[in-house]
Amino acid sequence: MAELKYLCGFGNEFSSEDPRCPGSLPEGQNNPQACPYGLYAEQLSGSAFTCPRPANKRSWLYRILPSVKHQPFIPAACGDLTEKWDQVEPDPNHNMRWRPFAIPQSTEKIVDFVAGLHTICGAGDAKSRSGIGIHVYTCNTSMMNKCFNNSDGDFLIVPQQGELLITTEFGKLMVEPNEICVIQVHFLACVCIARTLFGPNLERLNCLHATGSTLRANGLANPRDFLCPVAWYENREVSAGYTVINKYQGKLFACQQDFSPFNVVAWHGNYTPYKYNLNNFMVINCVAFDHADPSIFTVLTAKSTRPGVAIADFVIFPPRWGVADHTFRPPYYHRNCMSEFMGLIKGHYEAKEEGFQPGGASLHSIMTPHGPDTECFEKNSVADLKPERVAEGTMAFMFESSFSMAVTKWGLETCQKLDKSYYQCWEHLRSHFNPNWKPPKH
Ligand SMILES: O=C(O)Cc1cc(O)ccc1O
Ligand SMILES: [Fe+2]
Repeated sequence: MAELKYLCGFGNEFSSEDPRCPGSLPEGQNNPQACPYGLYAEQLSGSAFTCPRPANKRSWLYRILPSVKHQPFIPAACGDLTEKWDQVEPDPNHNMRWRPFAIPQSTEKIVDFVAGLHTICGAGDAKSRSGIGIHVYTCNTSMMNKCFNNSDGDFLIVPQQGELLITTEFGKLMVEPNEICVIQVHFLACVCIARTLFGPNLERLNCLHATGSTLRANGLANPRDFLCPVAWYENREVSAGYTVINKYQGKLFACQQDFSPFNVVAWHGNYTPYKYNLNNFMVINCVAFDHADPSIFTVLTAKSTRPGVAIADFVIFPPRWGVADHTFRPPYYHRNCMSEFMGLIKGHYEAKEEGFQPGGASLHSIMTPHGPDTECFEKNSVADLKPERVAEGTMAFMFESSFSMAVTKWGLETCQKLDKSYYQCWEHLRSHFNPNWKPPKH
C-alpha cells in the first residue's frame, strides 16, 4: 500500500479534497444551494454552537450521501464492553496488576475491533456526559463492511502490538505501536489490521474514552507532530448491507445502510481525528535534584470543569536522561488523589523492572499507596548517581483520572490475567530506621 499522506498541526483549520475531485470544496461558503459534484454538505460539531470562538470545534463534510440515510438502530451484543460500574463490590485493595492480556488465535475465534473491546475499569455516566472508560482491546481480524462510532466520548487508542489501518470519514490513518490516535466522539471509524509485528493478525491495545471533554495537546507535544488524514472516498454500494455500530449511553447498537459511509470527497474544519508518534514528545526532566511529578510527561488532557483537574490525562514515560544529584531517582512512594491506570507498550518500567510486562496493565486507585518495588528501592537508594539513560527502549503510559474508578467483572475475573501476587512486590520492604543516625561529614 502506498504511503499515506497527512496534514500536520493540532486543532488547525484544515481543508482537504480527494485529488480525484478537484474543486469539490465549495468556495467562500459552507452551504451552496447545490454543492460541487452534486455532493451533500454535512456539519459535524464537537462543541456547542454557543462556545466562545477559541473553543469552537466543527468540520464540514461534502459527501456522496448524508449520514442520515440508514435503517433504524437496534440493540447489538455488547460482549465485554460495559458502563455498569456496580458489577463487583468496591474493594480498597485496588493496587492491581494484570499480566499481558490474551489475544485470541484466529483459528479459535474471529474477533474484530468492536468484538475485541473489553472494559476493564471506569466511572461516570455517558448520559450526564462526565465519565471515563478504559478498555483493553485484542483482535485478530479486520472490520469488514462494518464501522464503529462512539457517541459517548473521544476514543484514544494506544496500540501495543500490530499496526492498524483506520479508515475514517476524513481519510485513512496508519497507526503503529508507539503511536497513538484519537477518534473523537461521533466520528465513524473502520479499524483494519494492516500489518502485525508478532505472528499473524494479532492486535492488542488499550483504549481510553473520556466523556464530556475534548482532548487537548500539552505544550511539550509539538502541534506540528499531530497528523490528520487527507480526504479519501469510496463510492461503494453494499447491497448485502453495511453495518454501523454505535456506542450510545454505554451500550452498542447497530444499523444497516446500503452504501459505504466513507464517502466524504472533501472536508474542511478544525475537528478531525489525528495520530501522534510518542517519540516526538519533547521530554523534560529534573536537572538539579528530586523527582519531578509526572505532569511533565502529559501528552493530552481531557479537562473537567474544575480548573487544572482532568477527567483524564494521557501521560507517557519515555526514554530520557536521569541526572538528579543526591536524589532517589525513580518514582517516590505516594498516595495520589487521582486514579492511575498504567500500561507498558515496550521495555521495562523503572519502578518495577519485573512483573509489569508489555501488553499488561496496572491500576492504582485513588489514595491507594504504591511506589517502587523492594528491589528498585534497595538498588536506587545506594546507586552511584552518574548521569544515566532511564527507560531506554521503553514506553510506558498512564491514564490519570480524577474519577474513582470501578473495576469490571471482566477485569477482575473473566480475563484471568489479574496478578494476585502483586502486593508481594512491597512485602519485603524492610525498615532502615536508625535512631542513632548522624549526618554524613563532608
Ligand atoms: O506510580 C507510578 O509509577 C506513576 C508515577 C510516576 C512518577 O514518576 C511519579 C508519580 C507517579 O504516580
Ligand atoms: Fe503513581
